[in-house]
Amino acid sequence: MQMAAMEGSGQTTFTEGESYQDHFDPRAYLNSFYSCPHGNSDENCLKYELRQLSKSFGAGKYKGRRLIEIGSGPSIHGLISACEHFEEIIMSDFADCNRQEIERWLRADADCFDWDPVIQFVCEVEGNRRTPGEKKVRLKQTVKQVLKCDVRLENPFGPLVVGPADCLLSCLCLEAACRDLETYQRVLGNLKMLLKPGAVLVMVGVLNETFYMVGGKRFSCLALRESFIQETLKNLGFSVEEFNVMPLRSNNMVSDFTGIFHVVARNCF
Ligand SMILES: C[S@@+](CC[C@H](N)C(=O)[O-])C[C@H]1O[C@@H](n2cnc3c(N)ncnc32)[C@H](O)[C@@H]1O
Repeated sequence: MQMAAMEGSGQTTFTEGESYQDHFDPRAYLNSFYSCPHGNSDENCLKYELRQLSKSFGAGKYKGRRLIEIGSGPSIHGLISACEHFEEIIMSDFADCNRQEIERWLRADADCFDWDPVIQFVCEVEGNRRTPGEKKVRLKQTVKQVLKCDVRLENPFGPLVVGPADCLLSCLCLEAACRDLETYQRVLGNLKMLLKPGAVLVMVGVLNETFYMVGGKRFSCLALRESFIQETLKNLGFSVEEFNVMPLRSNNMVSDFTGIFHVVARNCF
């Protein structure tokens, strides 16, 4: 049923977590969006995302003991800069296939995805303070767990209890996981409970996107506006420290977003 909805032209069902569990192809996703620092040639926005994350974390302002990444997918790109500033990283995703893909890279299995071009780009952006080889070692040493999570749950890691984090990072997950704006608000409220008071939420997402394509399959996306995200964060007791947007300029066949955003918000109470 979900499959038919994804492949048909008149998509009726929002592809929630279960669709990722059953139909998402991690390797098709990585090949399409992460095989080089430009990202997908239709979107051309990965360099922007990597630079923003590097700027946020590179300044040394956001650091601490534990960083939790929510909805990592099969991807490690969001952590390449962050791993320098935290002692322990917990990665997570709803879909088994995505967590297995990450584990393959952490173990350096022969068939794991090649992240070297993306890692090398981040090292260059950071002024080559580390070689790509050193960076890989640092990231692998810092990732301590890859956990199942469901952001729709009050405790996304339930029944596990994960201690509160100094930083929560989430890239392109909430708009894929939340079927409507009320769910998005509730989910951000759930995520806030995972943060220490005064800790930061770093999010990368897309504006006004309704779908994206992976291996010929269509996945839903909740269309978001900047004002809605800002207001939701404010109502939940976050103070927004940065909100950056890059409008999309190129012709795009794999998704329909109009801009990519990067936000840093502090948990005030
Ligand atoms: C567009 S991918 C983003 C992956 C990665 N963070 C990135 O930036 O490339 C969306 C991710 O959200 C995950 N996801 C969907 N529903 C979820 C849920 N309810 N809880 C946690 N993760 C979910 C999917 O499994 C998928 O990995």
